[in-house]
Amino acid sequence: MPGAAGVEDAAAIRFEAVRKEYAGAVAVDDLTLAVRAHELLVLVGPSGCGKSTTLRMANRLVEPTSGRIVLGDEDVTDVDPVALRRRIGYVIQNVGLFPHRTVAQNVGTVPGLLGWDRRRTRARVLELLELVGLDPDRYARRWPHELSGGERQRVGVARALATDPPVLLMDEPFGAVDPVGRARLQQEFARLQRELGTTVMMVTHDVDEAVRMADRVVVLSRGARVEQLAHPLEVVARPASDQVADLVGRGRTARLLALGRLEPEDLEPRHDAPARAATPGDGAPGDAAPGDGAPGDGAPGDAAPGDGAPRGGAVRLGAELGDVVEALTAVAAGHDGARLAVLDDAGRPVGTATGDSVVRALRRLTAAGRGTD
Ligand SMILES: Nc1ncnc2c1ncn2[C@@H]1O[C@H](COP(=O)(O)OP(=O)(O)OP(=O)(O)O)[C@@H](O)[C@H]1O
Repeated sequence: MPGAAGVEDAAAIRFEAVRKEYAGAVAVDDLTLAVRAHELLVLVGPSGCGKSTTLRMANRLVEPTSGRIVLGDEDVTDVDPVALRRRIGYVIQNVGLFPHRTVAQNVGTVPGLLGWDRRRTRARVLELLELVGLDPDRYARRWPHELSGGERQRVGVARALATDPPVLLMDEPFGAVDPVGRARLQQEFARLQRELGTTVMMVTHDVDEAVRMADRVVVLSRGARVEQLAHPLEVVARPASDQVADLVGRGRTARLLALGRLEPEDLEPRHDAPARAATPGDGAPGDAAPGDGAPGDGAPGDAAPGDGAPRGGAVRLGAELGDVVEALTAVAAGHDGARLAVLDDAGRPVGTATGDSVVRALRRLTAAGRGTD
């Protein structure tokens, strides 16, 4: 993951002072934005703020009124639009699968256009269907109308990835999928993207989707004005403007729970650690040492059972805070005294987490002045 310095060098797509007017009305005012190679950048903002227009300028479905868009080191206006669209995958809501082509034929569309032979296309289609979680034996010969909304989106993603494009544009790709299927698709797609290293620019108006999936989020307001461009946690914890605050306002804590992780400094002060942590010498391995973290105002240790081993509950250091809350709830049905053993990657106990640990973590995440970018 690149640091803040040298970001421009790693850009896969750059918008340079881009403006788009439709019949005199400004949709995108003066956008400058660099999408880093291999990142999943999510554009989020209110309806009509220019998200789709921005995306569609990257593959020349819409031509900018002025400014430049650079893909790699090429100005996109120098590239033939058809050739450009074969290099850039594009996924939209409701996908637009060809209704009279089977799933396999849909996925094999671009390889076919590029003149791949049948065996190579067939092998690629099967591989892609597996990749997006559709069993080729069951799905390859089906027609689009025989699929659920989520399955259709998967086929759309497979089709867009057919020639392994370095860049993928996605416009509300999961918008038409029911909430349960949607969450699963989001998760699977984010994993797939990381595996393939595809640079993705994705548009959504769903802040939760943005926060869940993005490496970085760009929050836009009217005219595609960049309100904030940052790590999702940063956007939720420290909105850069009133517009961003309005957008992320509802469900903020839930988002922090999904994003934040349990760190050594969130754990209970050491004297509360379970006695069994003291296996090797005098206890917890170095990285959870008390000196570098716990402020010493933690909960009184009255809930520790005699032998110190928390009954059944354990979480990893670095676990998502939401998972910590879930584990605490499972241990004591939400009871205040619930305690969890915290384990390092090797499974060794490094301390104890309680509800207070989660509160400390949330405070840490929202404390001013701690940049994450
Ligand atoms: N083809 C067009 N002709 C004229 N105006 C357009 C056209 N396409 C978009 N616009 C206008 O440009 C502005 C930005 O539209 P755009 O679709 O980019 O916004 P968006 O942020 O993607 O919105 P939504 O979230 O509702 O899809 C809007 O005011 C819209 O009405």
